[in-house]
Formats: sequence, C-alpha cells, structure tokens
Amino acid sequence: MDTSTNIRSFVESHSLRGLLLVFFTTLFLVRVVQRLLTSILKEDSQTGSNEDDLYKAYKNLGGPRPFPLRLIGNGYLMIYKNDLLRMIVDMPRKYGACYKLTAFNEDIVVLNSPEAAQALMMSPSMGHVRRGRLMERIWPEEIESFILYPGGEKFKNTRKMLSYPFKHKALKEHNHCFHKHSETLTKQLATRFKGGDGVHIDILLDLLKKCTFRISSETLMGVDLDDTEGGEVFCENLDELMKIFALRAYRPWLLIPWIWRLSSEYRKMKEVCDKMEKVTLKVIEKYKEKTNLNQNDLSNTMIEVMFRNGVDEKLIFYEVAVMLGVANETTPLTVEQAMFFLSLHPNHQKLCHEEIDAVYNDPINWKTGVLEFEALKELKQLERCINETLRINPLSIIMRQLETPLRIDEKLVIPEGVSVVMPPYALHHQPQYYPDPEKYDPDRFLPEEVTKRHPFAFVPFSAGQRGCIGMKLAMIELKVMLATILRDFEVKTVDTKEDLKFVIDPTIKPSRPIRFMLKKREN
Ligand code: HEM
Repeated sequence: MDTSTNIRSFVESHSLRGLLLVFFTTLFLVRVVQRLLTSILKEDSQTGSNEDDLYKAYKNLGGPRPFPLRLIGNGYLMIYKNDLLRMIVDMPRKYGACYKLTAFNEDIVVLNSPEAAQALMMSPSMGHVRRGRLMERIWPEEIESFILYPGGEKFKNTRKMLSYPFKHKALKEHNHCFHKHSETLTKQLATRFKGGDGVHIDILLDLLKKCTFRISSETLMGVDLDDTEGGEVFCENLDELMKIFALRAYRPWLLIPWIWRLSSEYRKMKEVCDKMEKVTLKVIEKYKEKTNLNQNDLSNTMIEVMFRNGVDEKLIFYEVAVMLGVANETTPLTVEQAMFFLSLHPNHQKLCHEEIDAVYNDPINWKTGVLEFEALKELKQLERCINETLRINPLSIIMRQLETPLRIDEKLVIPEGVSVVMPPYALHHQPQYYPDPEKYDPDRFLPEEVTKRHPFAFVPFSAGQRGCIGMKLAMIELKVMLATILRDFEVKTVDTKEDLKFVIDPTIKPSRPIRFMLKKREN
C-alpha cells in the first residue's frame, strides 16, 4: 500500500472530529506544561517584588492574541504578507503605542512613539545595539559582516573604522562621480526612450540600481566598476543574493541549518558569492597597484581604510558586499518612489523643475566644471519631496535584542533578552504626528512644520550608534540622481497608487517595479 492510500484509509477510519479533538487536547497539554515550566522557572530565578514593580508596565502591555504554541505565537501573521503593513499601522491604534508579540519563541515589544524611538536609538548602552536573533536567523551565517549584525566590540570597532568614507569631506572628494554616473543614466534613458510624447518604461528600477551600484562602488571602493568587466557581474549577483535573503524570511524551514545547507538556495548563494568575491579581489588588486604607484594618493575609500587597519581580504569582501547590497536595496527604490509621487503630483514636480533649472543654470555653481557639491543644499523643494517619500515609505524596520534592560519612560522598562522592533512605517503613518497620513504633502517638511514635531517622529534612517551609516551618501545620491533625471525629463506614470501593493521583502517596496513614461523637456 502506498503512503497516500495509507493516509486516506487512516482519515476514513478516524472521523475529522476525532482528529481535531486529538489536536486540541495535545495543544492544551503543551500549553499547561509551558505555563508550569514558566512559573517554576520564575520561582527559581528569585523574581523579587522590586523586579515585579520594575517590569509591571511591561507585563501589562497589550497586543494581539498569540497562537497557543510559543514557537508560532503571533508568527502566523506572516502569512498575511500582503496585509502586514496595514496591520502594523493599525495595531498601535488598537493596543497602544508600545505592544507585545511573540514569534519564533521570542518575546517582542513593538515601539511606535517618537519618545520610545528616541529611547531606543539614542541609548548610549552597548547592551542596546545588537540587531539580535530575529535578524541573525535570517542572515546566512556564512556571510560574516561585523557592521551589520553583531553587537559588542567587533561592531564598535568596525563601525568606527568604516565611518570615514561616509564623512562630508570624503563624499565631497567624490562629487564628480555622483554626477558622472547620473549623466550616464540620463543618456541611457534618452537613447532608449526618445519618442515624441514620451515612451513607456518598465525597467527604470534596473537602470537606477546600476547607477547606484556604480556610484557606491566608486565612492566606497575607489574603483569605477565600469572599467572592469566585473561591474555587471557583481551587480546582477548582488541582486540574486538579496533575493535569497528575502526568501529566508518567508520560508522558515530554510532557517534550520541542515535544511539550509542541503537547499538549492544555499548552493545558489555559494555560487553567487564566489562570482562576487572574484570581482572584489580584482578591485583589491587594482587598489594595490594604485597605492604602489603613489603612496600619497589615498582617498578615504572603504577598502583603503580596511587595508590600513590590517583587515583580512575575505572580510573586506563581505563588508564591501554588505555595504553595496544595502545601498542597492535602498537608494534606487527611494528614487523610484520619489519619481512616482512626483508623477502623481505634477504641481510638486513643476516646483522641482523650476528649482533644479535655477540651480543648474547658475554659472556660479559650475566653477570646477561639475555642479558644486555645496549647490546641492539649494535643492530644498527636492529635499522635501525626498523626505515626504521616505515618510510614506521608510523602507526598513529597526530591530534590536536587548542585552540589558531598556527604559522607555518613567513606567515602562523592557527586560533583558526581549527583542525590540521599531517600524518607522507605523510611526510615520500615525495621524497624531502626520494628519491625513496617506496624503503626499512635501510641505510637512517646511522648516516651520518640522519644528512643531518631535525630532524622532521622522526616522527613515534611524539614528544613534546603529543608525544608517550611509545616510549622507544616500541623500547625495538621491538628490543628484533625481535632479539629473528631472533636469532632462518630465516624469509620468501609468500606474495609480491603488495599483501598487507594498510588501515587506525584506525592505518595504512595491510588489513589482513601477512603470513610468518619460518625456524629454524642451530646454
Ligand atoms: C534611502 C536610502 C537608505 C535608507 C532609507 C536607509 C535606512 C537604514 C536604516 C533604517 C538602517 C537601520 C538602522 C538601525 O538599525 O537603527 C540602516 C542601516 C544601515 N545602512 Fe542604510 N539606508 C539607506 C541607504 C544606505 C546606503 C546608501 C548605505 C551604504 C552605502 C547604507 C548602509 C547601511 C549600513 C551598513 C547599515 C547598518 C549600520 C549598522 O548596523 O551600524 N544605507 N539604513
């Protein structure tokens, strides 16, 4: 008898009601044992009344009812992938600004107020910087990055070392390359789409990714990857790698180490990493040749800084891949969405066009043959549009695992060991901070409006010890890429807001690339 016949005869001989009875009785027993164990452990750990008082507010936090098995808990919510964002916006309205969840055997507190965001991000304690088990489980352990996920000294030293290439001075030195690669992008757009009334374009995101990749690789690695045949290879494989990470979040069985190692995704990851590593090693070789030629020609690139600090070549590869990976998963999506909102709001696009024309046509901004670095500060309307885009879709969710208790306010202290999640998306969509939150309104970022809000009511880049290291680079990339495109084109879209479904994958993005129509501007 084959397996399916066996199953069929079993099901036929036991009524469905009987099966359900067995299932729920087992569940009930598991629950009773869990409760018993929890109370025994509590007694063992001498939970004194002081501690009870300290964590009283934490214990009383509300939250959605978990499934009775702790391993699943509220993790079942992940099956509503398409509605998760709506849920995370609605939950603080139902359960309060801070609420509790359990998933994957973890206690999780979700923070949704500017005050709570500030308490978490600006905590000076090293006990509050580790990204934690939720993220470590998804991130394949084979990719060893000190910047991205551990806490402690390793993180602290790496972060300090890698902060140099992101400083104002280093970025200013690379001013020409932001413009060079953005010009290449607009040339590609112009040759591809030279129709009279504009041409439909549904591969804009690919072109934006290539442009971001070229800018990041030149600013961070000091090598224009267009000069090596490896640039395309690296970029394509990086995309594959990011897809594999996203997959692990929604296929929990891939988080079990032995299943992961036997999976086709694991083999693919190895293949992809090998190809990328070859390109990075070539870049390192090029860098070595360059330093041999002139010891004084040391730009502050990531590779150079790591070399100087004696970091192993393998680790350099991982950190570079992580950095370029994060850049490619964030900046192009923001440019794409900023263009989308400007397409839907021609009045704001017109204001941007006028501002860009004024800045680009002013000879004072062209003393060195390339738009002056400081001239970017004059693009204030564009900056407000970028900020409003990042408010509506702030891309990332912030996660920490507390290694020491975290005080949120006078009442609420979250105990050590608990995971803390801070979704800027939910905060940015609360009407008490942003009235009519779904409305696109860049004027929310006029200086007089900003001063009315709590400074941590807008946190797309997070802040503090673990905030986005690439924030300044990202803002320059965003401004230059958008200004260069808008200088040459009028942007329209064939999609509506209702057409696009935003999902968490692993960053918050539309489930498919947005389709645009570009029309060459007269001047
Ligand atoms: C629109 C663009 C971007 C957005 C919205 C963004 C947002 C974020 C956020 C929210 C975090 C998490 C911070 C936390 O956990 O507290 C982060 C971390 C990070 N970002 Fe960005 N980012 C952007 C662009 C970039 C770029 C261009 C780079 C590098 C080239 C970069 C590199 C990183 C790195 C390495 C981390 C981890 C930092 C650490 O753990 O110390 N990001 N980013």
